[in-house]
Amino acid sequence: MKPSSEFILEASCIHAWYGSSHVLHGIDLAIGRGETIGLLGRNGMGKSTLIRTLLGHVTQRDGRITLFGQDTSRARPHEVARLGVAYVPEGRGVFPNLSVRENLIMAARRGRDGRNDWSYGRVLETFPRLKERLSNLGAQLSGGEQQMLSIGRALMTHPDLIILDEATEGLAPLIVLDIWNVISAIRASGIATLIVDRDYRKVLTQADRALVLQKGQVVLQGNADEVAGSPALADYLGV
Ligand SMILES: Nc1ncnc2c1ncn2[C@@H]1O[C@H](COP(=O)(O)OP(=O)(O)OP(=O)(O)O)[C@@H](O)[C@H]1O
Repeated sequence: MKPSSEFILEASCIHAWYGSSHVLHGIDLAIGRGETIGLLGRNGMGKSTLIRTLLGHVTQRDGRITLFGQDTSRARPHEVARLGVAYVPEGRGVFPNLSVRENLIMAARRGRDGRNDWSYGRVLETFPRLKERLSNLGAQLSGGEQQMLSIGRALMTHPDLIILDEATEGLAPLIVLDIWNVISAIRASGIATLIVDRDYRKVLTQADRALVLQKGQVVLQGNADEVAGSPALADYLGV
């Protein structure tokens, strides 16, 4: 286990509810600097709810969350974002009425330590498809391009952690490949990532560690290769 100071996010005993429905039942999760974590589990097991709870979107929650040692257990989403966590939600999250260029420029912000290495130019180099569509509106992009724009916007905020929820969902295979390549590049650049994706094999080849949720509890966790080799994995994922 790493010493506490090396974790950028630490969550312990996280519970969450939607009305009277108790969805998360005491989850512990820690993410180290630059670490890639895979979050796996069948549909409806609580992955998105966990993410949305860490980000402050689910208000009926309990447990302790710290980001960079700061208590964010009750923080609101914009406060969490300001601390250096970027969220690429399922279903994109780009401004449909702004151009690609405006979407990117609007997101630009220095990192916590003044970092400014993901310039507009570097983001466009990473996503050559966006470069060809700078004046197109968000709404005019294909699903894959919107996803790239959403990740590009996240990078422009110089986050320490990017959370990707089903980033490849419903996209054509070639675009999916592009997105995984970008996820590798993000990892190589030292940004921590928390990844939810249906392609569990791919997640486990990209991640350092993985957690598997079932009915709002962690039922399996460890280094990605340990999780990949677990005889229980297929059962938990229903594959
Ligand atoms: N806004 C909501 N209101 C009420 N119940 C919800 C809401 N969102 C999710 N749930 C329920 O909470 C449980 C966990 O859902 P969640 O979306 O976190 O699962 P998931 O593992 O991300 O699955 P999926 O891949 O289907 O999104 C499910 O039973 C779901 O029906």
